[in-house]
Amino acid sequence: MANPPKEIKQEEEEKERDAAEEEAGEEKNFEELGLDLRLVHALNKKGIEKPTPIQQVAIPLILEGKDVVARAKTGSGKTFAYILPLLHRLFNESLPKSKLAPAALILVPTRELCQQVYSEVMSLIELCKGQVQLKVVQLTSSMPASDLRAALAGPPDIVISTPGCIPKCLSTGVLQSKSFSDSLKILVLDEADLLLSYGYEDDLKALTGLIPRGCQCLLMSATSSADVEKLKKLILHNPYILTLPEVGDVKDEIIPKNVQQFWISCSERDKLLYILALLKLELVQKIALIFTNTIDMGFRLKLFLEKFGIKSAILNAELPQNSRLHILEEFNAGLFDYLIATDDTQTKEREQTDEGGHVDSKKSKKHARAKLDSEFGVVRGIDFKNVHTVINFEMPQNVAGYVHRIGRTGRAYNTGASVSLVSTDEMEILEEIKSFLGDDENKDSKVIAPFPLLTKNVVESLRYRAEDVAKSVTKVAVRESRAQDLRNEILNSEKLKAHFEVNPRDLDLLKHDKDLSKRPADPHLRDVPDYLLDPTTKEACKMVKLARAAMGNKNSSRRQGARKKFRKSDPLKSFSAEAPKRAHKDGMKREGRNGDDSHKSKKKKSV
Ligand SMILES: Nc1ncnc2c1ncn2[C@@H]1O[C@H](COP(=O)(O)OP(=O)(O)OP(=O)(O)O)[C@@H](O)[C@H]1O
Repeated sequence: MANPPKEIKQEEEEKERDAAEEEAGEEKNFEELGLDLRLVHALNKKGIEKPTPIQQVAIPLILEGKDVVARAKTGSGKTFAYILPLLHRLFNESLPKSKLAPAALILVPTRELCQQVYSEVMSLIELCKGQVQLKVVQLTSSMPASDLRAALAGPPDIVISTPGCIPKCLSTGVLQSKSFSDSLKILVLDEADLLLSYGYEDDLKALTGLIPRGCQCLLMSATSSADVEKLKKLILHNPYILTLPEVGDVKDEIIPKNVQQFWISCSERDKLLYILALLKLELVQKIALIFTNTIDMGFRLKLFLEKFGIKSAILNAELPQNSRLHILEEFNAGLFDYLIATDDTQTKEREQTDEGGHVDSKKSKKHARAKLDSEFGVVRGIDFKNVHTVINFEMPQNVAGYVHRIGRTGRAYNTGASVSLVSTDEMEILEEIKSFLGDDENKDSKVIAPFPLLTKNVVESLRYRAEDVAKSVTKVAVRESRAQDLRNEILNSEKLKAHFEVNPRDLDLLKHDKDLSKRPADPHLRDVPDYLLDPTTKEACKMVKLARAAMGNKNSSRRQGARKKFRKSDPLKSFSAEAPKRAHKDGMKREGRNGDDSHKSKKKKSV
């Protein structure tokens, strides 16, 4: 909608609420917040009993039909804060159904988020055990018109989509602008701080004309930014602004308190050496998500680590969508310990520049976009399960990137840690992040502290091996592995699509952390001789192991179960074109998430 008139703006300011104030009041459970009992029971079955602070404040307001802007830190439960009241409304109100528009439209910046939100909505509906019938579909821009038409037939009650897909549906007539005014009752912009940076401004502007006056608009965001303000003005009417203090003034709490942040100063060249020390000596807790800024660097790191017997999987915008979703499922199920992710839209551009020399013509931009999926987003908003450590192998390009990366750990009420490897060139961004988070030279306790568990001696003792191996991971090797991986994943992707169409709940998964190098890891590199470790490091290893054992015994057995199950059958090996019976058409719903990995802690440390 257009900018609100002045008096509404004033009213808007009066309505600005601090969720902390609400939080200070009486804490209610979901039932007391006024939620439909079917949803309360569904949540209980998921083991969720107490609303998070943002849910405490947002749910009652959304149930009242108010427009809401909710800003709360990463992992604070913003998704349920809008899904629950949205479902409550759809369960209880008889909403007029138009043939060519849904009752609720949820817009998210990436395909990965589409899938995630779809899964959350479906799992709640399924847990209501046939007491409600709602059709939910997810759409992405790459779907052919025939699939879009099939998905939107009915029409669905809830559409979850990236904004780019809506104009396509309108232009092909599978959605109709006129019908929006009769049907659309709720519009959600999730991860609103990212929607504009993913280039959806025009799509969103086109949508504003379709939003009926009575439509409830909700905007969820982890950070506050000029983009969020822009969207707020564009879409919302007279909203309530809910801001958790962490996103407001108290900057050192933007990252959840339960995440310890560390950094290590090292040269660009020594980064491989340092990460080897961290992972091989198990000085950081598994499961770890490792970020690089370019896809090539991701492969270089994977190839380097695998020479030392450390397995990892790769996730980036180049991979086909089915593979990406599948890798995320596997990682969340605890099937491997390390995921190397290349994130950021800016990165894509930079990588294109690196590869193509320069990106100045429209043509080259177009070409590059076709290669990398512009709707890919791994960092932003994805609810990684049980990621204990986030490692910035390369620093993100800006503060928001850092906040979103680190936000992949310490989700809900879990603990987590982050370690950033910072080269001289990256000191500037580290300083920016530190100052944004309120770190002060004069303060004793730092928000981002130097990593305490790695001694110079130990690093030096690994240097010879690391440098030797690093030399063997040549540009050609990286390029070949990247191409090979892409070829494999394209093949896998088709098979996965077929497999999950008929086995939507299957967790017998294809393995994504296989070695890429043709030569197996050298046995002598698998073991770290004891004499290389100094007493401080030995003590640190012991501490980390103890902490892991204390954290994760119950999770580890579930995870072992998942791994065992996987070993039994890989769908691509046992794949059959014959479908036993068809299941969900409109999405892949799978189960099984989980945990930590203490079962490996007894294993001999090997390099
Ligand atoms: N009331 C609750 N109690 C316990 N866990 C919860 C509760 N609400 C949500 N969660 C869990 O917390 C995790 C994080 O929630 P969610 O993904 O909604 O966070 P978010 O605020 O959207 O984060 P981001 O900004 O990174 O997207 C999820 O695994 C979710 O299932």
